[in-house]
Amino acid sequence: MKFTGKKAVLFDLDGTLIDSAPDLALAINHMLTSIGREEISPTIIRSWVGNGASILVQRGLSGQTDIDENLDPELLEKSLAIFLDFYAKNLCVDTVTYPHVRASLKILKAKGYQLAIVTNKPYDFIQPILDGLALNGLFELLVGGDTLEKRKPDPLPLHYACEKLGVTVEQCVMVGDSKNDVLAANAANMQSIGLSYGYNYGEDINEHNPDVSFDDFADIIATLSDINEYELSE
Ligand SMILES: O=C(O)COP(=O)(O)O
Ligand SMILES: [Mg+2]
Repeated sequence: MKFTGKKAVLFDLDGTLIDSAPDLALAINHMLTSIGREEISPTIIRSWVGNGASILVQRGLSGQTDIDENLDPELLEKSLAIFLDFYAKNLCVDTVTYPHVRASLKILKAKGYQLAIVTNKPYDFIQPILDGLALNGLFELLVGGDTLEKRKPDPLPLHYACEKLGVTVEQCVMVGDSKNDVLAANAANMQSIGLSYGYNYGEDINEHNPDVSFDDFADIIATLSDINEYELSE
């Protein structure tokens, strides 16, 4: 399928542009051992990424995707502070971009698309990660999980991005790895592209019916109707 009339592309960050799960797991396990708990397998922690830092920490404390509704607020506050402090100092230790991400983004930008990040990750972490992975200078707008009063799967950050970029919902497409991205796009009446290699709680992104899904980030380029020829440089 081809997307027509698009002017802007909104990208999720974790699990879409970057594989940040190793560093998030490191920070969760640092937090757990600091409060006298056992470490958790990074493979399990990987499946918990997608709802922002506080929910990730709450999942770490409950040891499962479902959070403990009766969690002691003081323990959460302390654990979240330990996590955020450690993660802020270790953002790009083992974090990498997925294949073809940097080259494809450069092509999209060169073709005149406005690019933005709409992540549930705290805002303050976004730019340092982009700098650390040579993804700086590509995005016109960064929206974090704490930029607005609601985050994905709520449509608010997507609508906000359209407004800031000066485009309509129809002129935008949301690209993400998780059901939160597809649900937010659906709620915003925006088309969506799912990527299969990310986290999504270990589930197939196709279960959530994005308009199209790909295994390779570079395939996004050819779905944009006005791009017929391109060459991937890396
Ligand atoms: O920090 C998270 O939980 C996930 O962020 P994402 O929205 O970029 O996937
Ligand atoms: Mg994601």
